[in-house]
Amino acid sequence: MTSPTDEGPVLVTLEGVGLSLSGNGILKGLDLTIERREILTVVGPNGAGKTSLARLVLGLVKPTSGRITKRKDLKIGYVPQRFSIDPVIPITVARFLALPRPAPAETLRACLSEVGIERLVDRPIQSLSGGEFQRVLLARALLREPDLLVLDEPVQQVDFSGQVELYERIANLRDRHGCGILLISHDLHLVMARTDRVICLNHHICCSGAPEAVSQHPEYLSLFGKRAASVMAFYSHEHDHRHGLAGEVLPKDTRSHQKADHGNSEGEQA
Ligand SMILES: Nc1ncnc2c1ncn2[C@@H]1O[C@H](COP(=O)(O)OP(=O)(O)OP(=O)(O)O)[C@@H](O)[C@H]1O
Repeated sequence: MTSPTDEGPVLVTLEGVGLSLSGNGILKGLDLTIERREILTVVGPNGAGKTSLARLVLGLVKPTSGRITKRKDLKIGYVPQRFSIDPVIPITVARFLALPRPAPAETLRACLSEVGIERLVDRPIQSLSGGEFQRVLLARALLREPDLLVLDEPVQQVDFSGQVELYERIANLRDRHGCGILLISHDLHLVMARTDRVICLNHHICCSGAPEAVSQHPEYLSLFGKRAASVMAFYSHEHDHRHGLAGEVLPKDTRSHQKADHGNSEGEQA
């Protein structure tokens, strides 16, 4: 498995990573790489270990077995699944984004504008809709100028058209900043059309590969049902290019028709 170097595309490598919490096995034998300029989506049912995987990558928990290697000085921006704000203490968007340390005004404006919420800068956080607050969290993650963005179920509380827009925004961020994106989701259809690579997780990697291939994989179908495959077919779109190792745009090839890799399921139950 490729390890991160300062020049190469690999940002994070997991080798044989396992995680137990309070004596319960949560994740087992994970081998994967996260690269810059790619959107890697982790899908899986509730309780599959998706957030635990994000927390491992962030370094918030240590693996019980195996090894995680990160590129030197890797900066990670994180949008958590839940974020509670004290409803009693009023705080504006600008003030919220200045915690724990203020960013230069120019950077703050650029990040707000990038996620389309410049107009909300002086609004109290508590007055924002769920979708607006998600964007504030995304701006907050961007303030760090991250090499890797970790987004844990970023479309919760966002309506259908807002979801389409958010995934488009995420793809644009990848294109503009060249960062890698680790996207956690248990909802499939919109994500599948916007991602480069999918990992289907249920405590171990059931299957992985290009979205079209994963959506036809027997383990994916047994987890999500045949309906998911037909939804995928409806939303999938043709890319007119692909990215090379340095992130450059290359002519389209046949990668999207690759067969999905089989995960290291070692015969354990999904
Ligand atoms: N600190 C902990 N101690 C013990 N078990 C835990 C702990 N944190 C999480 N778990 C368990 O680990 C399993 C995986 O949780 P995780 O939040 O990673 O799943 P998930 O795939 O993100 O789920 P969801 O889609 O519901 O958000 C769950 O069964 C959860 O109860």
